[in-house]
Amino acid sequence: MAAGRHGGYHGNELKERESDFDASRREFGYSKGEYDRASNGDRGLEGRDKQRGRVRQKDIKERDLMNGGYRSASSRSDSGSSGGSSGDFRRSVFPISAVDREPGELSSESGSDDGIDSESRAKDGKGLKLENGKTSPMQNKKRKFSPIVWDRDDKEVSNLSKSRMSPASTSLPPPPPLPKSYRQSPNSIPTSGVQISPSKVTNLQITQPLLLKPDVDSQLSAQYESPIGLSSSPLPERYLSETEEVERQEEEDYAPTRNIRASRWANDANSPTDEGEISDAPADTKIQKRRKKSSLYTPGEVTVPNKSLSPELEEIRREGSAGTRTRSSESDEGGFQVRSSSRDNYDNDMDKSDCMEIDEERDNYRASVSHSDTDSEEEHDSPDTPEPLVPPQRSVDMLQGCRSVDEFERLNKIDEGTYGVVYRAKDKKTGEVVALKKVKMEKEREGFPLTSLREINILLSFHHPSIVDVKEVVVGSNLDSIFMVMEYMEHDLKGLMETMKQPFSQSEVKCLMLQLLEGAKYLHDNWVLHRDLKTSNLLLNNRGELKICDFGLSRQYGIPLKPYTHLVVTLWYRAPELLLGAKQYSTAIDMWSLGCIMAELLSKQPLFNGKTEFDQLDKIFKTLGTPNETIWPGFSKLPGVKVNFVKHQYNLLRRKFPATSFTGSPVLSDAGFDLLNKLLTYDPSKRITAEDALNHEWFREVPLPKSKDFMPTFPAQHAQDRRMRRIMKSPDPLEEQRRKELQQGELGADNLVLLHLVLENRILC
Ligand SMILES: Nc1ncnc2c1ncn2[C@@H]1O[C@H](COP(=O)(O)OP(=O)(O)OP(=O)(O)O)[C@@H](O)[C@H]1O
Repeated sequence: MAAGRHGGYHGNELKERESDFDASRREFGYSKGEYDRASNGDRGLEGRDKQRGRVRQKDIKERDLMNGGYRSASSRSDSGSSGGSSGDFRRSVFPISAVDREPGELSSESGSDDGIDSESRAKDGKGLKLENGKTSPMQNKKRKFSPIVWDRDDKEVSNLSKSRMSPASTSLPPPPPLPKSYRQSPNSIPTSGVQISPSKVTNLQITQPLLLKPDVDSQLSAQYESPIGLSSSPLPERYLSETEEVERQEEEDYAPTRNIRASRWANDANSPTDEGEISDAPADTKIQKRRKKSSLYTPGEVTVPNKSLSPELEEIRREGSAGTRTRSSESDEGGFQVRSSSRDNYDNDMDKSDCMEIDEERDNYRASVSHSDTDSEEEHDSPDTPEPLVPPQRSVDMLQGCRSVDEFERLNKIDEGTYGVVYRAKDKKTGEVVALKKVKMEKEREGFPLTSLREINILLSFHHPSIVDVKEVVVGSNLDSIFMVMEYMEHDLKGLMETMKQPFSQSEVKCLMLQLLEGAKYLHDNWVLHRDLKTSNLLLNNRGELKICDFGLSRQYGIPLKPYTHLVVTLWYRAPELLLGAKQYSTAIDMWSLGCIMAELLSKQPLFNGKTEFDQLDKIFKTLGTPNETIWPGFSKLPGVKVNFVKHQYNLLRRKFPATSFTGSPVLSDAGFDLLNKLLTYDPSKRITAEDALNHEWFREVPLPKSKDFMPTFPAQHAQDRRMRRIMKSPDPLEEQRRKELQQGELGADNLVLLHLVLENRILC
């Protein structure tokens, strides 16, 4: 255990600091100058956007250089995992275009600063002034969002705006048109292994709200050991309209991402299907050549239809079904055929045995397929969907485009989670060790689980060093089981910390937090909430790389915020607004989880380990003080604030993380504590964003963040079932309820169609 960790590297830590610092700065791109330039609130919006673009471009170059350089000396684990940081990172950073300009910013300045912030600033005299004497934009900005429903019916947008936005925000200028550069530049899309050529972009692009960064800056809140609540400020925008739509279910809770959008299955009736047009398309790959005849685009004809950029399920269903209809009437060229005899083939497949011998879901699957037949009938009801969905069995056959799980040798079971069983396996062809996550279907009477579809969709789309890489999707030989093939990671942080005798050092925590924040920023920049960030969902390999996994609860969000289920995020990491029943929430819920994770990494103990929701709130209030309307405007209107909570007047967090300690408590510098406080700020609109957290001074002070190369290595625990080691698994009495609620929004076998849209893009690109 922890052999590498305690194997003498600490002695060199001071010496390493300087080089670590350089490396970290280069790796993560936290040059102070860049930060100042990027965050200079004085600059005009356009200038700032350009500047941010330059900064990011510079980051990309620097990161590429770094990733190509210092990591090469790293020892490789037995995983054989591809890592792929260097090449991948380029795709993870998006060029900034004019779409970054946010109309919301124009009116958001009207929000008054919370008086408690002033108090906090006066008290601490830090964290707000930048070194160059300029004032951090955090001082002035409220959390704000881009209204991204640009292309939705104007009427609808304005109605929504009226009902959901504060008076200040109703006076927002209309959102800008989608810039031409964006429309025509698929390079601006952070692609994964899914390389979307311009020619592959169909008009499902309309469902893609990506790249419109939710420029959600936040302010400090006074949560130090001081009386809580000193002044008032206007109600945050996001909570004003909560009462109207909180009863809505999450049935529209589907997260379309670019791989659906880019799927040529997802065209509408207006799409060019004419072969002549198609023949203009560049056929740069074999597959493209094969499919040229049935492609549905014309190069350069990428347009922005008059539809919403919000991830609306109905649109996806319509698009998906329409696209599928079109495809089904086409020729069957290529390896991804739609066969009319699909049912026969499916039955034949069912007779084969899966070499993994882990699939016992045939009956359920049959049930889901038959169910799906009826489900598809529902599509007739949609006025916008005159034709029925493609029969689900056709979709099933499309899975034949996937490799079989037989091509992997199972090594051992790693873990079994709520939504899947994870195996360690070896690719028989390449010898690469991978993780196979088998989608759990046994409880699914409604067809392919939406949670898994979301996860597959997001993970296939996203490519970032801090997001676990899904290489492909493979199927059981009966086509009734689906596996995600992921890069194998030796540890998850929860299991790892349980085996460690001492917590991570501050410089190690900084290294981990930087990676985590990079991942969170990437997600939030792409309008995705993870909604289940916790230490067991953070994977670590023996190259010091941290990666976020488990996107089963993640979803894409848009503006205006819609009511979502509050039953997300494992209890211990759940933000107070969720615990108090808020149904409109945003990226701040992930940031709270990150605060809990940061504290846990420092102390090796969960920060708030409640047993019930009430207990969880109680634990939070005891440590941070009971919130009130003054420090958290809107607090008293949250559905859960009916109970009279005990009023804890003081924030005692500093006692848990003192600056110096003789009792073994984890020490934390003032800057570190400031960051922790900002992550654990009650008012979500003031909670720090991932971007601002990345630029926090804690990461620039000694001890500097450890370079990934110098992170400790730990013996791989792949021989054991991690589940067995999880004695302290976070309890969540509402887990079952949460799953049920999420399943209510599931679309049954229709999801198979969506899955295939996802897979098709992956396979073909
Ligand atoms: N790529 C991977 N490499 C190694 N181990 C992994 C990988 N992905 C997941 N795991 C392990 O499997 C566990 C469960 O995976 P995951 O969280 O994705 O499943 P889940 O069913 O969604 O779990 P949960 O019940 O926590 O929601 C993780 O905590 C981790 O230990």
